[in-house]
Amino acid sequence: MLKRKASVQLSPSKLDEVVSIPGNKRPRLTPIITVFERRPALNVVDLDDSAPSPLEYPWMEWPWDDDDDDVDSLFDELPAVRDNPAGTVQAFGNVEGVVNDDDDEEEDEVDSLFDEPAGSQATCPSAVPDDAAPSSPATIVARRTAAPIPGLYFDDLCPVPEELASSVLAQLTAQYFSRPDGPNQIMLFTRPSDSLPAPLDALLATVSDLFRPSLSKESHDLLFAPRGDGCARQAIVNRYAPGEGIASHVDLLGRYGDGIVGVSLGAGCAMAFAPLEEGKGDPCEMWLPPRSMIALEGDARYKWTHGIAARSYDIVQGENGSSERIERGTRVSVTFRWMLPGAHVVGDA
Ligand SMILES: O=C(O)CCC(=O)C(=O)O
Ligand SMILES: [Fe+2]
Repeated sequence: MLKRKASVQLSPSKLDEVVSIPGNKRPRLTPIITVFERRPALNVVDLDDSAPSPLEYPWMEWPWDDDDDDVDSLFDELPAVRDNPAGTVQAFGNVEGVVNDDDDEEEDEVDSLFDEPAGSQATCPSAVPDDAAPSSPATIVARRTAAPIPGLYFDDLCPVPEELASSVLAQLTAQYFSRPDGPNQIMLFTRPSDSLPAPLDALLATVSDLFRPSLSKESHDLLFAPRGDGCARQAIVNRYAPGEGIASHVDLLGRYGDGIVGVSLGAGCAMAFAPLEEGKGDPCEMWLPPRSMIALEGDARYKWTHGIAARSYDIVQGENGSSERIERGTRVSVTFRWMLPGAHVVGDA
């Protein structure tokens, strides 16, 4: 049974059910599905010293039982963050979380990925303020072709076939986003030998085929070939209502490997890219049309941030040097990543 929990400290608002966590006891293994409210500051890292600033990780201090020294979560990356009193959280508003809270579950069994210590205060950011008015006017004209970033691949010429795209979108929407006040981010974790849920596997297989002609074998293997090194697949499904975005970030370094693939379902949007190091490239926005695919490896994955401005429209390159305004619709993105070897295991094996 789901019920509202008053507060969650320093966590993403941990919403909705957590399905099929194999074992609530050590060793904590891979949770299959977790459901979140997307935070505005997600996974941004400073590559210079490989240490995230607490400002950029307001939610990294996952609310473990403080006595539990060996705690690890799929959301931890660098222990340094824990030592840092991530007081940054006060910068954000309150979001109430809903967690799986079966009546027969002991509240004090703080041994799963998803328990909070008692008495924690809820402060966690939401992707967009509740009064989500269209914000951040578009000042950049989004390009329609791949930005010149090493390791960024973009293909809108051979989009995912309409039928597959709408079928996957319909299934994801029905399964994860049916409640208007529900979560907007779903994380799916697998074990190395497992596959993702069928619709996502089908989508990934198609995207792999579509990308094949335009990628070197090396890149294609990095992005798509099953890995013999015990790496597990992970997928994030993000739903963006018009006006919503995701803060610019680099996907977690300590949890995910190289080779990230994204697909836009439903509406398109402009994705913003910026080099982590000033002067190492020009920030830009790139229009990701419905059913288009994008892939990031190397520099694009590690040395550039990506994000989506929270606004209700994008300005996009048109014909002959003109530009056009495209209103945002509801977009669902699917992002496929590799977990680093062993990163799917949480806690002591
Ligand atoms: O929605 C997208 O396309 C990007 C999502 C993303 O960057 C992430 O979840 O890490
Ligand atoms: Fe990302």
